[in-house]
Amino acid sequence: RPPNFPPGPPSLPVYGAFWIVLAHGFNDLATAFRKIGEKYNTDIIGLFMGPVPTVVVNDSKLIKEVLNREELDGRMDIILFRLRSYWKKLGIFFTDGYFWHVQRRFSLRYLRDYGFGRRDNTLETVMEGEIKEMLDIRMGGPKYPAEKEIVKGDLVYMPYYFSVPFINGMVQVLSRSTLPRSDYHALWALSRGTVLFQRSSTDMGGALSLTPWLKDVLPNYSGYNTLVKGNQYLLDFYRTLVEDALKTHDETYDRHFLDMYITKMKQEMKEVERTTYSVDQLILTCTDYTFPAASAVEFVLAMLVERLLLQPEVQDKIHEEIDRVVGRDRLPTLDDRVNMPYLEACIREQMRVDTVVPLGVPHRAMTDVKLGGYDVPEGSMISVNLTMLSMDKEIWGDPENFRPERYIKNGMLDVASDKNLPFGAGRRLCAGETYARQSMFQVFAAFMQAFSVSTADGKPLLKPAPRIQGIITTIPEFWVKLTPRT
Ligand code: HEM
Repeated sequence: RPPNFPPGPPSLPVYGAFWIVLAHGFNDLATAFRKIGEKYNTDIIGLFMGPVPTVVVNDSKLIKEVLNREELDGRMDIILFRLRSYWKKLGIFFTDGYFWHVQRRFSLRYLRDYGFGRRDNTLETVMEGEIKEMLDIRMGGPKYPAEKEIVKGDLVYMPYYFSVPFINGMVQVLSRSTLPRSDYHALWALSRGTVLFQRSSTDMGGALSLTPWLKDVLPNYSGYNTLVKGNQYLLDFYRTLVEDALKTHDETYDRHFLDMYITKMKQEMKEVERTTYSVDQLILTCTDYTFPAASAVEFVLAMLVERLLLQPEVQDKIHEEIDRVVGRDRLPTLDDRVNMPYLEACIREQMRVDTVVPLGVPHRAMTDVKLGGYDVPEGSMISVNLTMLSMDKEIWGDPENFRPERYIKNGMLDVASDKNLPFGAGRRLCAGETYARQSMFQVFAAFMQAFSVSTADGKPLLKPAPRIQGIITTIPEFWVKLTPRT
């Protein structure tokens, strides 16, 4: 161990402490690291994942420090990230340094022009159209074959029932077009693929990243084939869109974000010796922005639906608020957000009780750093255990309870009382936070205005389903009964 490295479990040959970590919580690394922290009586754990020095931070204050320190803004270069991007370091999520800085800044700057990360009438209207289709799939029944897998009589399939508005919203932001209802099957396939990827991987890359040769020896058993398959839907989808945009590109007129990127790329290729812009990077940028829109947000809502089955009084309060603020004659809009603190608080509370990204996305120390009094060498992987923040007794008092009222003061949403950081913080802050918060509100408010939810078998739900931990927290898919509200 390097001198003054944080305390933690010893290393075994090849895998370092990897198997020891799994022994503390198989398939739930955040819990495993909580237990390890308790065992070694430390808020900051040092261990080796294979040969890589790794630090896991279990303390709320230190978590904020890690997220806000620029020297810790790097990303790891592991097989899990490369296998999704043509074996190169591409995209936004898993790149760092100058490349990441330029590409993140360009994408956020120009996606804004198409409504991303702000209020935008066009995007809200498109979302509203998608939400109406979503409601109609239940109200009117299936129109196309793929819809039969999403709705059966009065039952709908979670989380995929929610997927299309989120994904089509992102397709709109990127390409100023959406897939029509007759093509929704492609979006569901894309969402299922993304969920497959999310569930088959852990933040730290798992055994596959520590011993990459497993992909050649045990491609199925190591999970390699599943990961490649899960990612392929998104890559293929965007390669087709981007190639289409390239064929019809006209430098004098930008139709959408893809055109803006292509114009910039062509200009840089002429003028700059080593450009960060490329066709593959554009495909990975689109993939990175769609990946969480096709998985994280719909699972937050699906778990919230499960919560309504567990605590029916929450559903009653949501209905009361919607009826009072919006009524039944129009769909809720983002203007209603400020007047619907309870529904907003439910979404916040859901992201807290089931920490969406339990270990964040791992960072990398780009220089030697001092952290919590310990020395962390350059190249170390650093993970923040966000469950320690979202379940911190000192912050929440009763973290185990789902209690949206904790964010409401004098009938208003008190944002300052939400100390949770589901989207991270600092320069690596989730690039889709605003889109996620706005779209989850729009979709869920319209859903709750239209329906009452109850269990598929009519019996009360007594306990939550076991969670599946990958990069994000998910629950097993489930059917739920939707009764139109009269
Ligand atoms: C409930 C929903 C979501 C949660 C909880 C969430 C959370 C996070 C977290 C924790 C990170 C890593 C921060 C870090 O590295 O420290 C992240 C990164 C990111 N998120 Fe989200 N996210 C959500 C939805 C979305 C959506 C809908 C989009 C896109 C539309 C998105 C786009 C991104 C991107 C591009 C990054 C990479 C940022 C970077 O590395 O510079 N996220 N998100």
